Amino acid sequence: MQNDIQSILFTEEEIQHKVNELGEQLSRDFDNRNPLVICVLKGAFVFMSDLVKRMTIPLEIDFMAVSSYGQATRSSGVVKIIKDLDVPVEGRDVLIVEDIIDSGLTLSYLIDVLERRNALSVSIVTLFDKPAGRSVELEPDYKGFTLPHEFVVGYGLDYAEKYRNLPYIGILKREVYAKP
Ligand SMILES: O=P(O)(O)OC[C@H]1O[C@H](OP(=O)(O)OP(=O)(O)O)[C@H](O)[C@@H]1O
Ligand code: HPA
Ligand SMILES: [Mg+2]
Repeated sequence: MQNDIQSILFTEEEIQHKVNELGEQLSRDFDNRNPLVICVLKGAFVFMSDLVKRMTIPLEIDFMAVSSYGQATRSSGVVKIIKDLDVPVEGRDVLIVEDIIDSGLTLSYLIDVLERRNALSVSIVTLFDKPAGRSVELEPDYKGFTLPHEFVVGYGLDYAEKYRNLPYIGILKREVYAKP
């Protein structure tokens, strides 16, 4: 698995340090709001589990599964809800936890869905941001790291469902996904 990685962008230690900082900031900003913290499956599951452990305030969690990449390195442009939330968001302060914002299509779709369900507020925290990939305008409220315009894997992020269990994030070698 490691042999398929061209270079490591952020190490396990760097990621943990950043997650701690984000957890502290979110704990301050969401104090007394009992936020509904939503994990966008599958990619965000690693970040979500590390982040909520660093949040020291009362909160609730829920999960939503969406997918638009499938076996590709470019978004299909069609965001599919595979699993919806279990609880209503009406009147709730919602915090969406994402692993990466690339084209922005997944989140712009989700924000629209949650606003139409009358959430009181919708905030976004993403660990990784790839602004050069955007096809719609979208800025996260909180972010960890900015990434170059490369396809990356690890710390929850996959290529064709592989590499999610790498503890760091790295650039995937092109030969792994480029057709000869
Ligand atoms: O900004 P975008 O271009 O929409 O890309 C970001 C989304 O793409 C990935 O999910 P994916 O559809 O691959 O599903 P997965 O989380 O199950 O891997 C990632 O986890 C984000 O949710
Ligand atoms: N890697 C893995 N999944 C992704 C990426 C990426 O660079 N961008 C959007 N989904
Ligand atoms: Mg994916």
